[in-house]
Amino acid sequence: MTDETWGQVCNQLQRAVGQNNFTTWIAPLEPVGLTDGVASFHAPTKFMRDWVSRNFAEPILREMRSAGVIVERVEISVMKNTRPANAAPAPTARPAASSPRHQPRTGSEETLPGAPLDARFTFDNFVVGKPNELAHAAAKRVAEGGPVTFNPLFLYGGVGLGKTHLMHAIAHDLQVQRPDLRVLYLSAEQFMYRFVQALRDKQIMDFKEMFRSIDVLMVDDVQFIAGKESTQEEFFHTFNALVDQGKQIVISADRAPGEIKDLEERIKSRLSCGLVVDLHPTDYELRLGILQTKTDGYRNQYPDLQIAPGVLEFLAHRITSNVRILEGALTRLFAYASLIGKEITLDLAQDCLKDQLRQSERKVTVEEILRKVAEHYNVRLSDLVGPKRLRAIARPRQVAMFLSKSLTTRSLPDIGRRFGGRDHTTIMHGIRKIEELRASDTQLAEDIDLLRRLLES
Ligand SMILES: Nc1ncnc2c1ncn2[C@@H]1O[C@H](COP(=O)(O)OP(=O)(O)OP(=O)(O)O)[C@@H](O)[C@H]1O
Repeated sequence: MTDETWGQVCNQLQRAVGQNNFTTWIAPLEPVGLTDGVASFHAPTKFMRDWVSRNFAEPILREMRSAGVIVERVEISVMKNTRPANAAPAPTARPAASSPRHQPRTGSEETLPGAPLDARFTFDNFVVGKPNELAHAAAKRVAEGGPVTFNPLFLYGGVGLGKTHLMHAIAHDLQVQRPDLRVLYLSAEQFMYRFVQALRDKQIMDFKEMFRSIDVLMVDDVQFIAGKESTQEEFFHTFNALVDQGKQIVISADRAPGEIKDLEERIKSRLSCGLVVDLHPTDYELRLGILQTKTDGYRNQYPDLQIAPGVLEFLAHRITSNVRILEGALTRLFAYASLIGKEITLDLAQDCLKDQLRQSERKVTVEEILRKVAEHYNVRLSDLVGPKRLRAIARPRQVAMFLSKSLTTRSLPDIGRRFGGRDHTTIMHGIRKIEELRASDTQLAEDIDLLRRLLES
């Protein structure tokens, strides 16, 4: 069968099975030959072979015959992977079917549900420190593509701490090490968008089939689907179907599953039953490590720029909010210094980063802490500073005392005054109690982390 004939058959098939089905299932097939009435094709994966044989062999046969091909049967086998092991990762997370070698011949990539991957977000570029070592180790394990040991891997943490970076790194590694796997990365928002689009186009079965054929599904920022009932429902079914098939799922969110408001209980519980890992706020050492790595990366771009000792340490010390802001500050500093052709000194850094440095000076107040704690524990602010001794109020009050000490520069007597005129020894007792409990009570530790992040963001 000539390329031209196959082209004609494809045109007919698009009409017969629909654009979506065509792009997803038929375009990735590679015609191998026609011998003794058997038309042979290669499919990129076993799943695809089975699915296409079951659902599309008939239409293919029919359209080939209509195009004048004498054919008795369609045979589909799995093609051997020809991608070299050290091939550079493809720039987008797409099903293996759409890797460059199997570019759909028609149809646009729009119909594929994956989001693009950032080539910079690799494990090599990820700096590991105490706050993220567990998340990094778990992500590495998933990236090996071996047997699924925990499902899902749930990564959570505040803004700009590297969740997306780690998910992209997993996808990059899997593309190289396990190109046979269909790996899909997308945000929860994109999941919803695809779902709504499928509903609107009456292609919900295609949507379901596509998502159920994935080997590794990664959904970023899952908190987005909170409060969106139908999307949650669909997500839940997709999640269950994949877990039942032993497929790996990786989820990220800005907080732990149990903390996501307006997320159905059954989803929370499903999300919690794998490995839940927290990316903690960065510490000084990690920030410095990230700055050093990024500075090394800039050496090629700005070979003549000098950076004076102490500048990176100053930035690591002063810009504590999140890695994205830290990176932005460094980029700005390099660009600025190269424009004016000067060495990066402490003075230059202070001058160029005035705004960022001012922002990082933002002080958290005891009043803000009281407000957030009251909101979080659903108690009245007046009770927090009032005399009630009920545990349901006393514990949040102690948490607020603890946060006031660690996030502000107020003295104990000063904090005491803001807690309804309490004595400084009461404040000290509250802080000690929380320090003690935090080591054994993971829920309390998580509450404190979350509150700290909310207050510092
Ligand atoms: N440990 C790290 N090493 C190197 N770069 C990092 C690290 N952590 C974060 N970054 C960088 O910080 C930026 C923000 O990270 P990322 O987008 O992964 O954050 P996030 O946790 O997904 O945030 P959000 O909640 O806003 O989606 C990225 O450019 C990323 O490369």
